[in-house]
Amino acid sequence: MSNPTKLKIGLVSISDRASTGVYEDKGLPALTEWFTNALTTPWEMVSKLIPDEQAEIESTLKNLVDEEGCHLVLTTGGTGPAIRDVTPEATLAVADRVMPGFGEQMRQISLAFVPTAILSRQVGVIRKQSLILNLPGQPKAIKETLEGLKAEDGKSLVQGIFAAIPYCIDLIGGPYIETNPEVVKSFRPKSAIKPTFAS
Ligand SMILES: Nc1ncnc2c1ncn2[C@@H]1O[C@H](COP(=O)(O)OP(=O)(O)OP(=O)(O)O)[C@@H](O)[C@H]1O
Ligand SMILES: Nc1nc2c(c(=O)[nH]1)N[C@H]1C(S)=C(S)[C@@H](COP(=O)(O)O)O[C@H]1N2
Repeated sequence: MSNPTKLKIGLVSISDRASTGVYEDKGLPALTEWFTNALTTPWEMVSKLIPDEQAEIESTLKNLVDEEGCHLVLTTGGTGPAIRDVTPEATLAVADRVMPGFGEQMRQISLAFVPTAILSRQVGVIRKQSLILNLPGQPKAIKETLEGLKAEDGKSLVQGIFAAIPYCIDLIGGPYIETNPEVVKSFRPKSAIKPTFAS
């Protein structure tokens, strides 16, 4: 089911103020740093910094999936209840299928960090052969959500969502993704682990 194409990830920072230079964007650097540390599979990225405008978010997501061929797209920002927060609406508007478990688990994970976790309306969807996930705008939320929470000895206390992403990408026909287990341990059923990669 998986294919040998190089993994391509779309990173989208959605912020009125960062996109107009009021403050420096910390979303794209935080996402890039996290993936650089977490992935052992070769990958490339396409990144975009855009304002909280629903039409622009939708066209950016469509471009990343339909033209750029990204296998995975992560957005950061615009998931809350404020009037300008429209990332979930834009993501649902371009979705072929909704993956409710991602939104549910991300909020659950975030509760281990902040009581305001429930204010994020973040969603996960599939468009064509790509998984699109919303992360909150606080730059620290990127690592928290993807990686989860570890004890001082490195033991996982709360499993981050990234554990489930490689297998999801397998199932929608994308490349086989491997991770650095010290950052995040991916999970696949035994039957889905490629023999050359199995330990
Ligand atoms: N791209 C970013 N770079 C740095 N900090 C950010 C970024 N996006 C959000 N933040 C921080 O996280 C907070 C919550 O993010 P949220 O997406 O709700 O932004 P906001 O308050 O709607 O404002 P804006 O869209 O102008 O960033 C922001 O107030 C800001 O402190
Ligand atoms: N992991 C994590 N989740 C989080 C947060 C955070 O700091 N860490 N911030 C919360 C807050 S304060 C808000 S308002 C919502 C929505 O944030 P957004 O509008 O920046 O996307 O995400 C929530 N989820």
